[in-house]
Amino acid sequence: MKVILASDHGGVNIRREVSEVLEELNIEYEDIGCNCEGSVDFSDYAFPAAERVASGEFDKGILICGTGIGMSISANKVKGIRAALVHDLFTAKVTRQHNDSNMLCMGERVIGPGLAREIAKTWVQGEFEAGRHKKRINKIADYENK
Ligand SMILES: O=C(CO)[C@H](O)[C@H](O)[C@H](O)COP(=O)(O)O
Repeated sequence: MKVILASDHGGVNIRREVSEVLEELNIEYEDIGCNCEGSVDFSDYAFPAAERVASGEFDKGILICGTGIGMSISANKVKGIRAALVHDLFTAKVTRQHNDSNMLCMGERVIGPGLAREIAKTWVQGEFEAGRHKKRINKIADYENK
């Protein structure tokens, strides 16, 4: 599995925590920044990361900003992306099982590093259950392809 990881200036610390989790799990990843001292715009990181997941270059992506909302709104504009904004462990598990989410978004101003690490671990190891959920995912793809 290959994961792409990005944040704006509001998500740098949790991005570092997540990179440690990926290393502990021996998951290959690329961190595309930001390498920011000042303020950057989340969309400048969300769009390229989402496009590289949508193209198949990466299997999954993890995006962090202050709330996770800007990243998730942006990533979900890219065709083929199912980005989930997650701040609890139940959602982290179910969004992989039911939604086959291919990007995880979190907010560093919302949750602490310990929970963020657990969410990343749960989400990245989660499996899609397919079955009844598959036709729901297909309806999203059909809508995108209209
Ligand atoms: O998009 C966001 C809000 O939904 C992110 O949290 C950004 O990180 C945030 O807007 C950045 O805010 P700042 O005041 O410019 O640091």
